[in-house]
Amino acid sequence: MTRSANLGFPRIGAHRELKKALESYWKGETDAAVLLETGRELRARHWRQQREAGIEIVPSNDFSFYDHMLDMTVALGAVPERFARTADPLERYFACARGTSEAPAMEMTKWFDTNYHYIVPELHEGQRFALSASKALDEFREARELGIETRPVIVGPVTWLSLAKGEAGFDPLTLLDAVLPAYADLLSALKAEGAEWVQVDEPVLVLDLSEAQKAAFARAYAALAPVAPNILVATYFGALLDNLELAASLPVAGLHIDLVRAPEQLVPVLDALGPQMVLSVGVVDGRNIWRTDLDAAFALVGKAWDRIGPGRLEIAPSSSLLHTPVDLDEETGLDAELKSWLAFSRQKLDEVAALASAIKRGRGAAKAAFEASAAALAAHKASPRIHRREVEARTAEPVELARSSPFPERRKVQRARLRLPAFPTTTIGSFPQTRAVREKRAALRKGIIDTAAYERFLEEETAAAVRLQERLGLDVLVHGEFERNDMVEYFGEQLDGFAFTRNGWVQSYGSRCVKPPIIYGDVSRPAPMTVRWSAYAASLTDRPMKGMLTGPVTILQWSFVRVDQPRSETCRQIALAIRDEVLDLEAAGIGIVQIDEPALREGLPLRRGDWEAYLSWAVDCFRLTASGVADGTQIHTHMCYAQFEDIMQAIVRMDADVISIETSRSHMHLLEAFRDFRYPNEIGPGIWDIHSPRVPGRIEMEALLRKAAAAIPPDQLWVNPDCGLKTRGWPEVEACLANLVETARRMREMVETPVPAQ
Ligand SMILES: Nc1nc2c(c(=O)[nH]1)N[C@@H](CNc1ccc(C(=O)N[C@@H](CCC(=O)N[C@@H](CCC(=O)N[C@@H](CCC(=O)O)C(=O)O)C(=O)O)C(=O)O)cc1)CN2
Ligand code: MET
Ligand SMILES: [Zn+2]
Repeated sequence: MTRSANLGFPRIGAHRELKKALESYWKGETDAAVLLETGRELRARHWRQQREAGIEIVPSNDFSFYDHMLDMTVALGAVPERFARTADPLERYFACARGTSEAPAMEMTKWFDTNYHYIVPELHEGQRFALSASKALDEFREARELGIETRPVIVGPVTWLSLAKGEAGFDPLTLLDAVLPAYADLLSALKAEGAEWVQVDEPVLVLDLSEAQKAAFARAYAALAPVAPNILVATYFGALLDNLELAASLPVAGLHIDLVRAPEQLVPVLDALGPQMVLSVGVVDGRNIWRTDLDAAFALVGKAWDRIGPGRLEIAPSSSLLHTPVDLDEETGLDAELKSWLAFSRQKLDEVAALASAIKRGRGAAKAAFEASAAALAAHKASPRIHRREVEARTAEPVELARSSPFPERRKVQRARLRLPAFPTTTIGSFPQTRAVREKRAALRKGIIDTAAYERFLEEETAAAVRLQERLGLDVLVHGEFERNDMVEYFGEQLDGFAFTRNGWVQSYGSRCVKPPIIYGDVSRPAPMTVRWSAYAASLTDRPMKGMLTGPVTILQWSFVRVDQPRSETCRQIALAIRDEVLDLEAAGIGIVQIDEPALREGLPLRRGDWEAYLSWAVDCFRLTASGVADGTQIHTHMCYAQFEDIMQAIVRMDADVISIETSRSHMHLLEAFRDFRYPNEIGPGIWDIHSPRVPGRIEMEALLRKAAAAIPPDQLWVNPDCGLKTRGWPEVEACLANLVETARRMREMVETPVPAQ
């Protein structure tokens, strides 16, 4: 019989219980027992909630204390050697994720096109594997003790290897045969424990695959299927396309497909599916927060039912619900109309259950749910809050995307105006968001202090940051971003067409969460957003003060976006709002404006064939924000976590006067792309990895900067950290910035670059 299923539930808890438990454990305020108990409570609560919602196939092992890729790495016995000295398994696990004083953390990177970060497996030639953790088994048993039979979830071998990194020239995929026995041990242990099914996630099946990857799929599943419980291979975030035949021919019992991102793949999948295979149709969006159009979803499910019958069908969200907030019922601040358009994780489970009962017992069985969905959808479509004629008219008008003069000319004007030394020093924007800052904001929210008191506090913080930067001798200062809860949410709160939630938290990495704003309508800027703080900070110093904005692509990428118009259209609306802000900053005397685009790379479509179209509008939107200023106004941008090699052309086309990038963890490796491309404008390669509390010494920073100066003409170089400092503490910041400024000073002496006099 057709069954309702879930692929994964958010782990952090409706009130970020996991975040709080982790952070107090890390601080040493609570012991491991408290943390483990919090994990147990969250799992139990989430299993029960899924069961109560009517989900028949409930996942286990989707919980994680940090990241599910790291869990898999631990299970396979592939923890890097440098952590072996940490004896306690829980401590060792967190050492991998966060580093220790002796062993730097494992790398972290974006999970497909989401804002979730996974811990990258580090593999080497001759790597050995052995099943080394019982987590999947323990959680399966734990659920069974609560009376809930679950379907354990693991990351599949081809995805796990494909997302791993090896030393230069080493392809982790060559370890397939070596890793399969450990996978086989894990799967047969689950089978022996009585698991009937297991969900094996292979999202790389929606990417462009090499021949080696394709061969690995056939080989892996031929080896694993005989020893495993029934395997459901789960794909999500896109269409199988040319990998469809491969996926459908695997010797496994079931396949999950994403019909939200790729509804058009249903018919081809049905055509290709083996005669015994179960099909799990992902029809409720695991990546966005809009309420499901149950009629449309039902039509898709019905099509599958007609073709394969009831016995082989499962109804599920498109992907794990990890990427959506937990519970809409917690949102007491949203107006009723807007709320009626939305569904968070718990509401999505209800939708899946409604679809399953409708297909099994007829639509009458879920009449209320279908009627409510149709009514909300109709109201949403007709709502006057979505379309604003003046915004749409302005968005349609052509705007010049190029700056008035080419870079070499702008550079002359800017150098004459700014009079910066060689190797100018700056930071990326934020200074520590201490507990005191967050508590003040919480106090304002709760009405304990008023706006005037809050702003006085922010002025003091800003002034102290300006004084510190002057004392340390930085050349281009920032105001510190103390007024911002988050670099995207802060803008979302001030722009029209955006809604924001009280509790709509989504895990970004480890204990760090974000509250993505919701773009529901045409976007415009009712008033300046940042000028007050930049102008205040500028008034305190004679040095150049850099204005600080988040770029349109990043605001788009880190928000929940409307689906009734192309992303490019929404992005252009945001770009026009940011353009106005840039011009207001310029008019207020701010001579340098940084427009951050850390998510530009992450927004790349998963298939290469779609890259060009995306990069074209994304870069245009960035240019639109910057093209209105005079030659003498210097535009910076900033990117982190990016593989720049792929997108150099686009970065050149952005034509920012200065770009700062994250390079220290890769030991300037990323800079090679800029060298090979003869990147024409100025660059600040990060010389301080801000992701850990470690204080790099001057020798280390100097080595990085020299390496940069060997790759890039020194008069194009800036000196800065990898990214903003909001997650760091003041003592490290002060020590590191002192080293950074000293490093730049010594470089100036050493290189004696003639600074053009213009
Ligand atoms: N949106 C987004 N995505 C991003 C990044 C980013 O900066 N923003 N950076 C990259 C890395 N990702 C990151 C994601 C989150 C955080 C982060 O620091 N998040 C904070 C929350 C930030 C926030 O919204 N803070 C609010 C609310 C803070 C809060 O929890 N307040 C307490 C009360 C205050 C207290 O006692 O601490 C509460 O509500 O209970 C504020 O400052 O106002 C956290 O999880 O701790 C850092 C990096 C990639 N993706
Ligand atoms: C994730 S990129 C962060 C850029 C931002 N200006 C900051 O310093 O925090
Ligand atoms: Zn950054």
